This record gives sequence, C-alpha cells and structure tokens, in this order.
Amino acid sequence: MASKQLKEITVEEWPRSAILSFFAVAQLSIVGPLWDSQHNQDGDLWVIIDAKVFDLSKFSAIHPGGKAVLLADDVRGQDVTELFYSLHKSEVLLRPQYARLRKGIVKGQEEQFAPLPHGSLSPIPYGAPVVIQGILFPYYGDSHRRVQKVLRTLMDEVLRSEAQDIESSGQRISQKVFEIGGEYQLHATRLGPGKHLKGLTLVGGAVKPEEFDYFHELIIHQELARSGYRTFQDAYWVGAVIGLPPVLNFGRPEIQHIVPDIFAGKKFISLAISEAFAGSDVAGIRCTAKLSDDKKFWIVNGSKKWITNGHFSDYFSTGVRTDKGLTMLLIPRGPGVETKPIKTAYSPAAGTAYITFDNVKVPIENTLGEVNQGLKVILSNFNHERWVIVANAVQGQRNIVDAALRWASQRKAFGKPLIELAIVRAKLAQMISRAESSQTWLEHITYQMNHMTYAEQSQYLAGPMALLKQYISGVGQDTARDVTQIFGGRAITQSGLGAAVELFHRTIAYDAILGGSEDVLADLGVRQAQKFIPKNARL
Ligand code: HEM
Repeated sequence: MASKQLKEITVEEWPRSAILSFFAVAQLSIVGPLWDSQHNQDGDLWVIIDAKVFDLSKFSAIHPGGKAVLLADDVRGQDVTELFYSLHKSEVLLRPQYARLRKGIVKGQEEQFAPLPHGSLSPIPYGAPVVIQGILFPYYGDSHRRVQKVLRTLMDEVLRSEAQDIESSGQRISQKVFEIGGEYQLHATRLGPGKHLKGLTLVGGAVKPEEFDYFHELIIHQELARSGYRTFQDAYWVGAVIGLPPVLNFGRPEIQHIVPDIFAGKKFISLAISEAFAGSDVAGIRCTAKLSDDKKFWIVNGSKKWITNGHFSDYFSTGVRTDKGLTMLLIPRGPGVETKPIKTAYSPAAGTAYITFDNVKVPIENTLGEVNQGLKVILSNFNHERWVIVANAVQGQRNIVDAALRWASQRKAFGKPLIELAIVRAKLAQMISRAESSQTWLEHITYQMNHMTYAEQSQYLAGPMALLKQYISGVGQDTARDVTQIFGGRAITQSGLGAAVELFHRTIAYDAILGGSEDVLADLGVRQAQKFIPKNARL
C-alpha cells in the first residue's frame, strides 16, 4: 500500500459514543480536515493503519517497540499499514487500552483487515476441516453443523479471552466459565454418546441426546482446541473427561449423586493413576489400599504424580494396589489427601498435581468395578482418552497451519513474501499434508467408533488408536520444527506474532507422553496387529 502524507487526507472523526464500537463506521460524522500541521513529529504524531488514523503523540513514549521506530521517516505521518501488520498481531488494535488512540477514519477509505464476526470460519485454506468449509463429506448432518456453529461462537465470544487470561495469570479457569460449559452441557458431551446424556439439553438444543454421536463430540473437542492454548485445553474439565468415566461406567448407584455437580462445572474430578514409580507401565503402581478391620473402608497410602486438574479436584478416580492386583477407588478430597502443584512447561492453570494419600479412609462403596480388577477399568478408559488427545492434537496442528499460511503471505523477506520462497512452500506442503492426513485418519476411526459396540471397539480399535496417537505426536513435532523455521526469531518469544508457535513448540512433546507414551503405543499398535495375523499366512 502506497504511503500518503496525512496532510492530504480528510478524516472523519468518531463521535465519542462510537469509539467503543470500533467498527461502527456508519455512525461517523464528517468534520472536515482535522489538522493544519503534518502531525509528523515528536509530540504531534499521527499514522494511518488500515484506513484508521491513530494519534500516537503521547503513546510514543510508552510504545512497547520504542519511540524511535515511530519517528522514522517512513513511519511518522504516514500510512504504515503494511509495516504495522508485519510487526503486530491484528488483535493489538482491538485492545481496549488503545481505543483512545483512534482519531477517525480516512475519508473515502474502508478497512481491509477488520476481524471477521464472531462465529466465522477461517478464510484460510486448511484453516478448518474440509467438512466445516462446506466441502462434500460423508459423515455430518445438520445437527453436526449446528453444534459446530454454537461452539465456534462460544469460543469467539467467551472462551478464547478466558484462555488467554489463564495462560498469562496461571489462575484456574473462572467458575463462571466452568458453569457456562455446564449450562451448554459441554462437559457431559465430552464423555461421548451414552445414557449419561439422557434428559439433558445438549449444546443449547443443537443436538438431541439420542442423536448425539462421536462426530458431535469430535467437533466439540476440536472447536475447543481452536483457542490454541494447551493450558485451556487441559484446564477446562479435562480431568473429568478421563476421571469421570470410571464412575459412570463402574461406580455403584450410591456414588452416582456426585455426577450432576461435575457436569454442571461446580465440582471437579481427575484421574489419578500415574505415579513417580509408574507411568505408561500402570501395573507398577505402589499406592496401596488395605481393608479396615470392620471391612467398611479402604485405608489408602501412597502418592500420585502428573494428575491433570488434581490441584483443584474434589474427587480422584484412583488406581491402588490391593491384595491380588489393582483396584480403582473414588477418593473424595478430605482428611489425609494433599495436593500440590507441579510446575510444568505451560501455565499452572491446568492444576497438574502431585497427590499424597496418608491413611485416607475411603468407604467400600466407592470401589469402582471389582476388587483386584482395576486394570480392566483403567484399560477401558484408554481408547477414548487417546482419541480425545488426538482430536486436540490434530486441531493444534491445524491452528499452526492457519497461522503459518497467514504469516508466510504477509511477512516479506528478501524483498518478497515468504510464501514466494520455494523452501517455505515445501515446508507448508508437509505441514498441510500432516494435518489433513491426521484428520482423515481420525475421522475414519471416529466413524468406526460410531458403528461398533464397546466390546468391538476394544477389540478392533485399540491397535489403530495407539498407532494414530503415536503418529500424530510424531508428525506434530515435525510441524513444530517446520513452523519454527518459518517464524524465525518470533517463534521463540512468548508474546507478539509468534506466541502461538512458541507455545506449540514448547509443549508439543506432551502429546507424545500423555495417555501412553509414543514408543509404548507404537509397540502396542503392532502387537495388536500381530494378534490378527493368521498363523498360516506366508509370503
Ligand atoms: C496504533 C499504533 C500502535 C500500537 C497500539 C502498537 C502497539 C505495540 C505493541 C502492543 C507491541 C508489543 C508487541 C505485541 O504485543 O505485538 C508493539 C511492538 C512493536 N511495535 Fe508497535 N504499535 C503501534 C504502531 C507501531 C508502528 C506504526 C510501528 C512502526 C515501525 C511499530 C513498531 C513496533 C515494533 C518494531 C515493535 C517490536 C516488535 C517485536 O518485538 O517483534 N508500532 N507495538
């Protein structure tokens, strides 16, 4: 965009009331030329960004990029649209603290880079799964599209800003936002289809409980993962996504009363299996439970580590060692239960905890499933947990593809946009292919989940799910490496244009650990396949 001296331009000034409504251009009143000097010097400094005039006279002294850059010859008093967008995220101009800098809009010009209305799809190719972009797709009906629209709007209007806030503050998600999830029954839907949804109004009525399937659930996970903040993903009720199914599926009627408050986002539960002594090797856990003399209680002693949401959980679905094997217990927070936060690579808002149990008395009716049969309970959880991790991880890759395509188109290096460089296009090609192939494999498995009984899923999908998860976490790391090259130095800063890339790169290795480590899952996938190789098969 060609530079223009401000003195040649007539500005339409915003009436005060319109300042808050930044894009209410129709409300502007024309007041004629606003200045008689050029506004191009220290103390009287204006610039144009995307047809809007900003008065930086006072702001220049506190501008995070410094005053000197604003007084450069090709900046002061000029249209700096292109330069501005090569240095800032567009959301910078939407921050309320900068509203007072806006002077008006250049007469006869229109904004080009105004943000899309809430709930809009990304206009970037591959910025959304093909089905959401309206391309032919076999698996979705109207209810899926309705669910997607509700979630997208909710993310744009409420959840994204909450995600940003907790990322920087490290505080737990606000109670209000947890309860919004409860009002939409989002939490309940993230446990998949089933009888737990009966009688609930799901996603504001967008889908009936009886028609809810795994594709609806997939959309919900992926729309939530659009925030791009891993902390939010993990902090927003994920403890219950893995911790509540053992209660729903194996808990006795006496303990089911805890479920409604958890669905409502008023109480929290997490899955407490891993220990300093045992991670993917669950059989190695050492936390013990012994029966009390009157046989009415378990007495639990031991510790758990890496428990997502554990620091703010009210209940723990806990794996313990009993006389002849493992047993799962529902342990409420109470005397003898202590949690302390573990510092991880990302914000502490997810409440990742180290938990100690010191002579904790747990009523016998809190046993989940059969005594010494806890492994069955634990394993029954794994397929869904891994599928959820994959859904989030694929969306994470897609977020990065979207950001990389935008950046490569707007950022100039060696005199042309990055995307004009063949080496950059080659990296983008790989990133897109990984995201698309991962999504397609995920959808293929999701279709199977919809059409298999639970027993069939366990038998036929454990292997493919393990392979898919180890594949996704592997290619995610390739994409992290490629996008880091494309963003250069910005990819290593936690603010500004590369912040999302920095976060992705810093936390991507988590996907290779959570829900079973990459190496263990690769091995499991092949061993499962091995079971189905006919004994008489020969080359
Ligand atoms: C309305 C006008 C402007 C506002 C509100 C603004 C605001 C900001 C903010 C908040 C940052 C911190 C980084 C971020 O959060 O993205 C920043 C950095 C910066 N700004 Fe501005 N800015 C404005 C105009 C300009 C202009 C016209 C230039 C022209 C050269 C400029 C050059 C820079 C530079 C060089 C940085 C450092 C970027 C980096 O660390 O990569 N800014 N600005």
